Amino acid sequence: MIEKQHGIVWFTICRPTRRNAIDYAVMDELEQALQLVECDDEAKVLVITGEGEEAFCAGGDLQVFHQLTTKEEAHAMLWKMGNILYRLLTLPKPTVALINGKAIGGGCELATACDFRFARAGARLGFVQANLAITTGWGGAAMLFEKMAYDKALDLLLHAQTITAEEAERIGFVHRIFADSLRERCEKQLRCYTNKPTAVLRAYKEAAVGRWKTEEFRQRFFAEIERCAYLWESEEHDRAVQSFLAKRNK
Ligand SMILES: CC[C@H](C(=O)O)C(=O)SCCNC(=O)CCNC(=O)[C@H](O)C(C)(C)COP(=O)(O)OP(=O)(O)OC[C@H]1O[C@@H](n2cnc3c(N)ncnc32)[C@H](O)[C@@H]1OP(=O)(O)O
Repeated sequence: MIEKQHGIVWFTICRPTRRNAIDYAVMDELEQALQLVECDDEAKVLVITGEGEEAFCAGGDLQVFHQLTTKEEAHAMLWKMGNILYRLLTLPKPTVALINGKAIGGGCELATACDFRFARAGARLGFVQANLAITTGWGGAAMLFEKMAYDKALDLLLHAQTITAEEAERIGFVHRIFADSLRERCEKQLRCYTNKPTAVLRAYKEAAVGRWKTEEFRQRFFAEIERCAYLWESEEHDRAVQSFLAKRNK
């Protein structure tokens, strides 16, 4: 769902029964939100969040994407979402992930693509892809190594366990923690940005993202997608996803 209010464009993933997992419809709607923010001068900041209090985003929809069995099929999906997250990473307006609940797998990649991460107290976050015998597949690792200390980023990816928002704040992944009233607190926090001319916000973001528009970074970002597509075909990945779905009789 896309809303615009007081200079903020709110993009909400509205799939709470699937813990706001991302399917192709969510990808398409997110692209629409990015287009709106890029083109609308009244749009000063983009906030991405999830519906409900359980989850921000559970990553890729395993029930949908488990149908993708070959490297080529996986690559097409990973490439689509990878391009969307690259566009989010380099958006010429400030962006915020308002982590209203669990952020898992690709949900953490989505949050990493944003400039700032504000989280509900106690929310759990985890780059769990290694437990599925794959790596991040939407550019999440490339972005994490750009935005965090090398050792902290590598540990998050290799460990593949969830941590609390408070732990994530300590290592510099989360910037603010809100106990409750997340949207109100987020909007209040952003007033110091939304009260600035759009042209200034755009100019500073263009200065900030120049480093990620180089061919060198783009090669690193999209090589990750190739590696994930290769691993996707492994039997270990198939077994790990089957195991998750079986527990839910899917
Ligand atoms: C595509 C690649 C991408 C990438 O890395 O590039 C990825 O993100 S790979 C996918 C990584 N995501 C996961 O492995 C998360 C799997 N889900 C979980 O671990 C849990 O569901 C969790 C922690 C998100 C929430 O746990 P909780 O106990 O609160 O809820 P349930 O597990 O009971 O789930 C409730 C309901 O939601 C469905 N669900 C949850 N996650 C997904 C998902 N990723 N895809 C599809 N559906 C999901 C789950 O099946 C339950 O449905 P129900 O019909 O009620 O059984």
